[in-house]
Amino acid sequence: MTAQILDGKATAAEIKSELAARVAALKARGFRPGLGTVLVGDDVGSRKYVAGKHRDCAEVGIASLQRELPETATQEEIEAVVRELNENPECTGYIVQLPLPKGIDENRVLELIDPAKDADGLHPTNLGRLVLNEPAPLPCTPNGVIRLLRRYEVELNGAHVVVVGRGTTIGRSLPLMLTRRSENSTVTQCHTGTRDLSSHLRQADIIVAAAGSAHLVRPEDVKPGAAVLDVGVSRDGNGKIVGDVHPDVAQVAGRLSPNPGGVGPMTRAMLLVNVVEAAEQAAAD
Ligand SMILES: Nc1nc2c(c(=O)[nH]1)N[C@@H](CN(C=O)c1ccc(C(=O)N[C@@H](CCC(=O)O)C(=O)O)cc1)CN2
Repeated sequence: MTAQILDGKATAAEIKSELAARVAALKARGFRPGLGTVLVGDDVGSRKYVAGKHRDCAEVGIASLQRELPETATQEEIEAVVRELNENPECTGYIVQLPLPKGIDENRVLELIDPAKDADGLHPTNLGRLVLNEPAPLPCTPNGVIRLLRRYEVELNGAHVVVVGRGTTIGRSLPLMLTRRSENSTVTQCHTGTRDLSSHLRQADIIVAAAGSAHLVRPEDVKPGAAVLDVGVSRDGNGKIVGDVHPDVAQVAGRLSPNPGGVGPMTRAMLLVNVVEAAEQAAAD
């Protein structure tokens, strides 16, 4: 068996072309969505992701506001930029690219973001709304995972999903989203501290590997025919992405979301969805 590829790049392109029409309609009514990004430091991956986000904005007609600070920026300097974007009327939504450099209190920065401008859905108020099942911008990577599975008609209702990872951007919120009535999945949350991870993985209809641990999921861990989504990022000595899923898993899985080319482009597309939805909401108010 060779797994069917869940193509995040192609799916993101479909979503972006639909968003471009919605942005044009907003602009015709005098509403101009603008995405801000705050990038601190020199992390090569972060720089690439932020550049991709602004390319996407240009593609769909959203204005870009880029703020960059050096690796040596202080907590106060970062917070000043966040306050500026909170006040800036041209910025209708923004993100602070994570991770922030060592020594910076990331949660304090996230808490300072105006929840109404939180394009990432990572402000505690919006995460709380997710817990309470109230409308809120959804965290982009988990939303990208679900949209990709839906695009390829992978059954979520009643499926047993094993999520590997417990980070802020995916592991914490994906189980919350998958167990909503609309998805109705049963979730086991694992992480790098899970004892006998393999025994959990082998029971999964769907595996979402987001631990950032190279080739953690091996072919013998996967039930034949299962859907496997590789979300974790490690880098080899040449800076090339190494995912959490061993390449031979493609011989066992029924569907495979590769890395790169899977959930990454979907993460970016879901960010634009949040920006457009917030602008449409503002236009309706
Ligand atoms: N504020 C946030 N920070 C981070 C988030 C997030 O959702 N919000 N998620 C990740 C990084 N991320 C988004 O910012 C992200 C990851 C990957 C991609 C992507 O398009 N990847 C490409 C490969 C790019 C490459 O070659 O390096 C792919 O998978 O094909 C976009 C965004 C952590 N931080």
